[in-house]
Amino acid sequence: MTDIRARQRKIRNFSIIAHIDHGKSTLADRILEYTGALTTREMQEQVLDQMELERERGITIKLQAVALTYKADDGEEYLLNLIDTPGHVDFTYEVSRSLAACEGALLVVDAAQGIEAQTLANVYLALDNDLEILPVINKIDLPSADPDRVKQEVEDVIGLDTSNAVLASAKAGIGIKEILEQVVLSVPAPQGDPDQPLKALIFDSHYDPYKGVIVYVRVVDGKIKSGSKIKMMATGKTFEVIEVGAFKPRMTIVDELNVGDVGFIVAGIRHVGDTQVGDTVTDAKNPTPEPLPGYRKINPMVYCGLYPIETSDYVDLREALEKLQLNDASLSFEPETSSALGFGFRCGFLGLLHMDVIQERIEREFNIPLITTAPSVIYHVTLTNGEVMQIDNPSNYPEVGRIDFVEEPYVKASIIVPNDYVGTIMELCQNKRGEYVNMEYLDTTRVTITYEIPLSEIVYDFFDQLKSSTKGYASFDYELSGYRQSNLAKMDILLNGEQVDALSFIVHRDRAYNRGRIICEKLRELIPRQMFEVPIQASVGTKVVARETVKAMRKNVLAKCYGGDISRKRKLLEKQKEGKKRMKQVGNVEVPQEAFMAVLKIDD
Ligand SMILES: Nc1nc2c(ncn2[C@@H]2O[C@H](COP(=O)(O)OP(=O)(O)OP(=O)(O)O)[C@@H](O)[C@H]2O)c(=O)[nH]1
Repeated sequence: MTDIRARQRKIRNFSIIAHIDHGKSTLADRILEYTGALTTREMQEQVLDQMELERERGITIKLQAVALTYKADDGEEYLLNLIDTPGHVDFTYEVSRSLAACEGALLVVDAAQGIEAQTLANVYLALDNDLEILPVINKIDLPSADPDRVKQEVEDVIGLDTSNAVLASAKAGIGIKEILEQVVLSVPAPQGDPDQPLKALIFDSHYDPYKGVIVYVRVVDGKIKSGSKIKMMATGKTFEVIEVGAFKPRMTIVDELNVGDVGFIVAGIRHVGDTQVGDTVTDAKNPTPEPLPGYRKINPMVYCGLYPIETSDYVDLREALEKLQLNDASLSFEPETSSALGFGFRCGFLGLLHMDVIQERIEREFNIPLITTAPSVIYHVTLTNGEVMQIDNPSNYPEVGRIDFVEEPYVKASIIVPNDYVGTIMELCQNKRGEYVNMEYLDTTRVTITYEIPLSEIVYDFFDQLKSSTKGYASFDYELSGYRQSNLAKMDILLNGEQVDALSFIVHRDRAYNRGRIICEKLRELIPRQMFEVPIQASVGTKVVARETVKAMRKNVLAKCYGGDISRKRKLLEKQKEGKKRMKQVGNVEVPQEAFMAVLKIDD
């Protein structure tokens, strides 16, 4: 037992927190390289950022862990477990759980950019988890770097002592050893009691086709080895452990995981849903009385319909979703039918980025061209008979006569911008039905502006508008703040007199007229001329609020496209298949994919 305690004192569990692009992955790579965990050749594929898609978009989606050995200046060898955190607002809960598996965090701040919205959001998560935070000022090699200003900012805004902050360049490999020394000296060794019943935190999992779900854990008390019977406290499921291991950085089987360790468990688990992030693993026969705090069941926040362009791809689409779900318990889907689009799936996502990633993977990895409908949030609709409906698809919105009141989700949005853009941001937030909360100066040049904004307005093009109206200077973070009553209505779109269910959306009544007008204009531009005139109408209830017309094609154009010229027609069809010009036959009107997303691009 003394061995285990001695070993425990030499463990340091830490993660790296940063705003996107401040250099987290580059620093992680340098640390791996410095501690000899990887050869230079292996470094070429950034191990901590595995998926191709992640690399292309330059963001980290899936968390990972890696065990490193480091011989410190005190002559002792330490086991450093570096736990990676996903770098996007959609995954705040996962970030908070992986931080809960650590005792310390490196706070990486770009020496030229300074503190950004996500830096702050991540710092608060780290503080909530009582972590020791070690500031690292990165990118000091940049000509525009101003480490003194950024240090001062970290002191003023976050209240951290920066006298020991490491000035680093992850790119040039400067400051890496200092960072590791600080981790050893300042991050506390894990507390935990080896004699208590097993208590381990699940901070991630992934699906392996041969071994089933591999659960990533941090042992808080007790130990775990193969043959033990374990229980997941939130889901109540029990399993027998087949093997346990560590990330060195490849997965390596070990005899047991002890108090303070970070590693993985294989236990013949078939569904990632049985291993919820944040859940506590305990001994089934000798359970711990209390689970670890902080567990939350994660619910999707944004829904949209995914429909195959080719009806024959439906079964493949279901298989693709099932495969993706194996690794992603937060993705939900169920079959849905649309009279306009046919058979498809209603899918739930943690946020917009999550939605984008899944759509792209289906198209790219599974090769299924999709029509996606505009994202929707979940509305709470209270009917006159007292029943409450949760509506994630506008086409299921009940008739006005049955509705008592409707509530929609709001988020608290924090935006950091240079002073010059305060007016622009306020105008943008106001346009999005935002309510001003407060404004704080970070320093003499930048402010944090906080607004309460309906989530539905953010899922539209908020982020793009934020970036374009501030020349990219604004940074943004949000968290759900609750439901509020709103004066909402469903807007229907009729093409050629027929209602197109997949184009319906929920709108604030004050804006219905304006939105209706804009969307009709937009659709008129997007829908190509057909052989006949196509009226486009927007209506709320039975009242038509706007109307436009797509004129019929002239004869000679028609002849060119649809006359006997088969090769041209075939080319067109091929193009559609490639997804360049995705058309869906809705009634007798051909509608392009963009039309289904048109509602996202309206500025009023
Ligand atoms: N000049 C300079 N560039 C750096 C340094 N560290 C990272 N970069 C660059 O900054 C960009 C972002 O670095 P990443 O390591 O991908 O940033 P990240 O914080 O991991 O970003 P996410 O994975 O999106 O969270 C890359 O182009 C890096 O090459 C540095 O010390 N100096």
